[in-house]
Amino acid sequence: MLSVKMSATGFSSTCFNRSCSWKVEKLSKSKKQHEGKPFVKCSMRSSDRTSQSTVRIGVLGASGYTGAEVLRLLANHPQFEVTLMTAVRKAGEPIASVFPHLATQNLPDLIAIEDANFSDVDAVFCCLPHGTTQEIIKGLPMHLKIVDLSADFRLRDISEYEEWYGKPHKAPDLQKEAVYGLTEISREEIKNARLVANPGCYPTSIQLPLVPLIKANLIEAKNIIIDAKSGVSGAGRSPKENLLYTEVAEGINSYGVTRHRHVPETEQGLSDAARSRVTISFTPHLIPMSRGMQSTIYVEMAPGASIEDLHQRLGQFYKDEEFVILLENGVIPRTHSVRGSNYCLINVFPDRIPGRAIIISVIDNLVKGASGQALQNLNAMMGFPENTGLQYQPLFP
Ligand SMILES: NC(=O)C1=CN([C@@H]2O[C@H](COP(=O)(O)OP(=O)(O)OC[C@H]3O[C@@H](n4cnc5c(N)ncnc54)[C@H](OP(=O)(O)O)[C@@H]3O)[C@@H](O)[C@H]2O)C=CC1
Ligand SMILES: CC(=O)N[C@@H](CCC(=O)OP(=O)(O)O)C(=O)O
Repeated sequence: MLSVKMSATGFSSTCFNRSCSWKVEKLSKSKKQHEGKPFVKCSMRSSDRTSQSTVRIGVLGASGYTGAEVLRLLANHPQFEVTLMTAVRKAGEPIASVFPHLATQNLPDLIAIEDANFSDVDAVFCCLPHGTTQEIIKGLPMHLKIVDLSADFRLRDISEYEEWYGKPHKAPDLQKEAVYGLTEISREEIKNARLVANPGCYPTSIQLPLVPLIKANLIEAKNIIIDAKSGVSGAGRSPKENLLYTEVAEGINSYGVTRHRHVPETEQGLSDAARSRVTISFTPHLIPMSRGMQSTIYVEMAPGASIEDLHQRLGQFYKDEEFVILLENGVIPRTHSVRGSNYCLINVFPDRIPGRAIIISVIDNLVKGASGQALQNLNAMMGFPENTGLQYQPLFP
């Protein structure tokens, strides 16, 4: 791995990871393949090789959960090298004292953002709390490519942002250039973007199955009900009373009932797909697991549409996508099957009420729901194969 990273041009004939590929061919998606076997096989094409030099990466908020995931994924990236990492409470500390699991990586110490020199950086991941990114990136040099993992640039309509986040938007000019980064849906815009607003974890798990169905008019744009569950890492690493072990273990906690801020973000994406206003009922739940997310989505099928139509449409839409996998009829997506990976698994089931369907979608909130999708986006923005550094197979059990 190290020899690959050190040579900016000499890695192209090296398969540095057992499952690495420049061109990924999907295997047929039988039930068996989703029970612990790889989803992909390696077949590198010489035309996909690149000889671009090392890209210097800054991770702002590197002492948080999504920052740590970016660092873990980048350990497998042959051309992105982390040269800057910032923190607040943990500023001044080496990564080994904050995240011992990253101790073997050759990383710089965490520093305060005020001490950062951005002229030596090519691209940044902003893994910062909501509201702080707007202020911070206003002052950054224009040459930087930015992927923002917070919600600061996700809502196109500034007044909607202010309504749901309860504070004035601090960078309305930058909002105009931000591209919403749901990779499989907006790939072409993302490739040309300087600033990408990485989607929230719940909106990712909901939009990936619903956008293709809405675009094909296979489901009604009304009466969409979403019951979603998240692991506790979704709430970040900063200590909070409601995240204590005693509050989370052995129970389930609904929150944000009727007013979670992922409602406007999800409705924005679904309305774009429908070219008309779509509304949703959405209730998230915190459940006692460290990572993982499931959205169970109840929809009304369009007149004349069948479950087979929905299944076929999703299969067709995602047939060339590496990270979005439609399971075979009847197979239930499980969070266990995506843990630690960038996959989103989807399936569609007939409701016992005629005309209705139940869709289940699972992701790892920290990977496809945050840092994995962020890396997929930066790869696209920098012209690298989207799967570079993302070829982690799910950790099961
Ligand atoms: N966790 C998840 O599953 C997902 C999170 N997101 C979003 O990604 C962003 C990061 O989330 P996450 O990693 O979970 O959060 P964490 O709370 O785990 O980490 C936050 C990071 O930001 C730093 N920080 C805190 N306050 C400030 C500030 N005022 N200025 C600059 N840096 C600051 C912290 O430093 P220090 O630790 O030193 O105080 C830490 O490095 C958030 O906007 C979150 O909503 C998006 C999708 C999923
Ligand atoms: C469990 C938990 O608290 N989850 C977070 C969502 C985290 C996320 O994906 O999204 P943002 O980037 O929009 O914060 C929440 O519900 O606010």
